[in-house]
Amino acid sequence: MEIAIIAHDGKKAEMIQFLMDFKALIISKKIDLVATGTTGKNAEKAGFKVTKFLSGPYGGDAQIAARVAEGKTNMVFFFRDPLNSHPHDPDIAMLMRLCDVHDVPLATNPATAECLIKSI
Ligand SMILES: O=C(CO)COP(=O)(O)O
Repeated sequence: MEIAIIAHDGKKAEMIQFLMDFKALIISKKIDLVATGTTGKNAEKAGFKVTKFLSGPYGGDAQIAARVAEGKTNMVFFFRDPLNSHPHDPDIAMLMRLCDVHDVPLATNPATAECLIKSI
């Protein structure tokens, strides 16, 4: 099972805390993590093995959107910062749209991600 993790800057600390909270489950269920560049670097620093793509503003969201469309990514945890706008908002909308098109579970906050990861 492949899970994509993506967090805007204001939400990166919450993403790392979430990963730490569920580290045992991530390891025991052999979950493959993929991530946008900077989120992935942060997760690596916290001790996780992650396949990193480009940073979000440089196309990372679009790369993960492609994996969703190709059926490679099974779940997306995207902790968005709702209080800021982003230059790559079109890519973000595309990723979310493709999750809906392909019926891929998408969590945009830690509470929803917790429900999803506990369902694995
Ligand atoms: O911008 C992002 C998601 O839209 C996240 O990208 P980074 O993980 O590279 O910061």
